[in-house]
Amino acid sequence: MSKNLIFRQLIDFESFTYTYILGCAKTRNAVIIDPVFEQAKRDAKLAKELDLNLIYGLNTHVHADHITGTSKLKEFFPAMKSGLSGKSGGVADKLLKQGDLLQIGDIELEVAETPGHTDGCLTFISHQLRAAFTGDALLIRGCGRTDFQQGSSRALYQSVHQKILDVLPEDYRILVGHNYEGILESTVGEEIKFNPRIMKSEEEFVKIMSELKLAHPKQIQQALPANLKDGDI
Ligand SMILES: N[C@@H](CCC(=O)N[C@@H](CSS)C(=O)NCC(=O)O)C(=O)O
Repeated sequence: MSKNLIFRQLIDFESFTYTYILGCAKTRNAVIIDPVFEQAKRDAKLAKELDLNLIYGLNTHVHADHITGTSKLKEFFPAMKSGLSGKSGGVADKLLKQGDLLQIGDIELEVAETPGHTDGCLTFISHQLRAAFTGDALLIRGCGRTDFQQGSSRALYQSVHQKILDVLPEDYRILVGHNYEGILESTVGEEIKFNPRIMKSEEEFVKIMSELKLAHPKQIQQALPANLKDGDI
């Protein structure tokens, strides 16, 4: 990892959401990705201890299982700008699209649209960290569900292949939105070798996804309306 980068992974044990802080060691500017409302105080304290100024608070998508911490974090970092896909139907300070580049000090974050789990899902790519923040599009040995929020298993299959696994080098880290088994991260190469869903044919993948039959997330009723408003509750 480049020594110009500051990188932290945090977990919310209620929703098993991973939140990431990526900062520029020179300018001290930083971005937080997928913060959780209940953890905003913890995340702000850590950023301040690391002498980081959060200039962006990004959501990979409109989450259904927890309320985002982006609005709450503005109480601690009033100049922070939230970011979300323009295709999500939600509000944010910056509506993002395919190919956008976010500058965070000396760090660049590339925006890739990876719809399928929701139609407004984004993956953020850092070539300096050699990593992709995939949200719930690509999970470790899995992928996001596609049975609500305009989900589409065909779109997800194409997104994950065309924007992540077929185009990024095999050593790139896969930094996901959740893991329910305590695994922290993966790599492109590892997922190509071991992902039991996405490495099947598209037809097999569509069948697997249609047979998942997962219960809806416990917080879905509160989370969706709040997250369409940037977690402003
Ligand atoms: N039990 C959890 C929700 C679990 C869940 O549905 N996870 C989502 C991502 S959050 S919408 C998912 O896509 N899972 C894929 C999978 O294969 O598990 C809760 O009640 O919050």
